[in-house]
Amino acid sequence: MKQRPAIIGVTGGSGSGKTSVTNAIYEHFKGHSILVLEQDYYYKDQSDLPFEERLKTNYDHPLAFDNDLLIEHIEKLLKYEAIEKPVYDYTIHTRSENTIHVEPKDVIILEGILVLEDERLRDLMDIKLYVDTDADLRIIRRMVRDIEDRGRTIQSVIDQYVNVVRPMHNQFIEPTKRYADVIIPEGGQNHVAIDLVVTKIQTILEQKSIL
Ligand SMILES: Nc1ncnc2c1ncn2[C@@H]1O[C@H](COP(=O)(O)OP(=O)(O)O)[C@@H](O)[C@H]1O
Ligand SMILES: O=c1ccn([C@@H]2O[C@H](COP(=O)(O)O)[C@@H](O)[C@H]2O)c(=O)[nH]1
Repeated sequence: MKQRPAIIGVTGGSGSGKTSVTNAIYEHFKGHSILVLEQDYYYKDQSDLPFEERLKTNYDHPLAFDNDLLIEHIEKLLKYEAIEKPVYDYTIHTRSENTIHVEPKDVIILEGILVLEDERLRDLMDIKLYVDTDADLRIIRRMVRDIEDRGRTIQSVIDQYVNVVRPMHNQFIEPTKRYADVIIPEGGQNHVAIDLVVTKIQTILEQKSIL
């Protein structure tokens, strides 16, 4: 009998390559029933705050996320019910008014900086991955990405990294490595690690009579 969907957790610091690893796994199973849930889309709604106030929010702290809503949505997907996924706009630091209708699938990839920090989320996962990339590469990647895609200046990326991202990474993200089943150095270009993970996911899906 087909069991509940499988949940793959993918975490790591900002700029570590979580999205690249997620995309590589997604590409492998593309013909199958698979979806991606980004924890970033579940940042708390801040539309009631003025833009200047939103700039002061600590986006690397566990309390920045609406994990209650995220868990509510995962529980629906586990029952094969559809959800309305929120959409987050990094340029204005809040949710947009739109949502994305997401149909349930057999495999859910849950990706985000703090998905292993919440025990409730960990307990839902069939496999937990930590993408481990050195801090110098992460800041370089983040610098390029935040300027090109998220409307930031060099100085704002540096200030946010030094004052918030780095200390929060050390306090909250790095310690979750201990919960990972697999640690992937360097992220999406690590084809050996991706192949091993894909093989393991296939086994889990066969055990669940999904594949
Ligand atoms: N192995 C790599 N080599 C070079 N650039 C990379 C590599 N992996 C990711 N990137 C780039 O770094 C940036 C951050 O990667 P991403 O996968 O989005 O990380 P995360 O989701 O962990 O923040 C992206 O612009 C991506 O294209
Ligand atoms: O409004 C926001 C929301 C988030 N951030 C930063 O984003 C990263 C997480 O995204 P990754 O794709 O994992 O890099 C987090 O470190 C926050 O600092 C933001 O700047 N503004």
